[in-house]
Amino acid sequence: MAMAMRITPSILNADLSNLSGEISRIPSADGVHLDVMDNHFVPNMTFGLPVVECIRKNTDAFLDIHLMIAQADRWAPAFAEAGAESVTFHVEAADAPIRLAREIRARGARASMALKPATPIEPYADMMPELDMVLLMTVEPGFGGQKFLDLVLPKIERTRELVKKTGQEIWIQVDGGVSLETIERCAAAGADTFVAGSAVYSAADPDKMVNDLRGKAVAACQH
Ligand SMILES: O=C(CO)[C@@H](O)[C@H](O)COP(=O)(O)O
Repeated sequence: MAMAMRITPSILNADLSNLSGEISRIPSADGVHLDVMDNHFVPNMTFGLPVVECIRKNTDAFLDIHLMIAQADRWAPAFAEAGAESVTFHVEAADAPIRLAREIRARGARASMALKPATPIEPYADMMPELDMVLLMTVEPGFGGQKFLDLVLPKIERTRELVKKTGQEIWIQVDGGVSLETIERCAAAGADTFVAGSAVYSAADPDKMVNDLRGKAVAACQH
């Protein structure tokens, strides 16, 4: 059976003064990726829990929260309580990643762990059964519009192998520089969930771009 390929656009480079409007431009998307940044974990600042709570009230879309914040253990459970379907914390910012993943799941959300480009996956192999998704950054976190880092491709392949060993359906998400030019490489390496920010929101028709990206990923998927 063909594996599902999910496109979850990031609104980082969209019009942040019109979030509901921007989300309504991508009805074909599998979710909306919300980048929460604190100017500590990354050198940029976006929005926090109150904004996500407002978005939750205004849309039924699958909310895919990506926390790029220093105190992940302190904040991640609250985003699950706010009604997000998926909450991703950075392993580099978590004091107790296993406990945190369990706290997120206990609040009804999917638990996900993110890794920066230089962070290896192997030390976290035993954590896989605690997770619903692994997010592999394909740019340095902090800003949209950066160039895709091909050096992450072997890590995507190794993560796919680790996921296979668990026998569980754990999504592998890639984030950063995902476009019509790069998505096939990610899908061929083992990714099944794709964050695309500028590629979607700089397109003349963002929803068509979502479908075009998904089509390329489906065609390239070999796993
Ligand atoms: O988390 C991040 C950046 O830190 C991403 O979600 C970007 O917002 C994706 O934007 P593009 O690279 O697709 O423009």
